[in-house]
Amino acid sequence: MPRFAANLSMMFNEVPFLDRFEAAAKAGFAAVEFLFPYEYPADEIGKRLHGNGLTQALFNLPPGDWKAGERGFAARPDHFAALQQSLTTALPYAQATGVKRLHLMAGIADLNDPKAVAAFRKSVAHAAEFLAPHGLDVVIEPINPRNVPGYFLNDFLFARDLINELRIPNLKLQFDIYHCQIIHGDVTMRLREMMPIIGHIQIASIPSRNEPDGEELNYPFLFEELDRLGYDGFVGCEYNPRGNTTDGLAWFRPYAGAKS
Ligand SMILES: O=C(O)C(=O)CO
Repeated sequence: MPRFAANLSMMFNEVPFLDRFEAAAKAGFAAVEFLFPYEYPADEIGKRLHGNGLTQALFNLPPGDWKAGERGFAARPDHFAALQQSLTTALPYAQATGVKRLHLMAGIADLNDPKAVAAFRKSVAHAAEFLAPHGLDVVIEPINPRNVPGYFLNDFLFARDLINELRIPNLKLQFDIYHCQIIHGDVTMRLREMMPIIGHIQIASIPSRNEPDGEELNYPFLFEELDRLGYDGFVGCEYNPRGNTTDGLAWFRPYAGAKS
């Protein structure tokens, strides 16, 4: 049975961020993820997480000025110092939560620009090397161009080839089924092919990005497929609830209470 992680950036927005840990635990989640914890002290995040008996599945490295449109530095030539600083900033949060993987965002850059590709390779390798002694994996995630226009990493095949080429043991793929369906389709065959390099999975209905309970994909089939493929990582619920978060959890009821 998949191990679901509530995404606290998108779910349980009925309450302030720090109270979403308790809300997720009460709803039956054993794990959580979120985009960024950096507005809050690391020890407070750790306290809320552990105080509610939760496991931290994932969070993102600092992306730069999110409100100004920055989406990470990894593929941006001349931003290597910012990337190095983002690793140092994230480390206390990783230690406070005990998370085992961090998402390195690529940034707004052109996948056809050789300088951006070179910057991305250098950043990915550096981040993995920096985080390995701390027992942390780095995950990279292709994101569809409708949600984030201009995002560098917009191709699962490019990400797959880079990971296979670099052969860095703690570098993995963050496979968001929502993005994969929008970019490429053929989700099941891509999951089967890429499973050996997948370090984290995320879900949402397509095209709405709401609860994974209908529309374009048959999620019950995909959840069984993840079991058939032996996936034992987390499945992050990175979706926007249609209304009240708890009211929209009918899809999750069969899985609530699964141990992390
Ligand atoms: O936009 C997304 O899908 C993300 O997961 C950002 O981290």
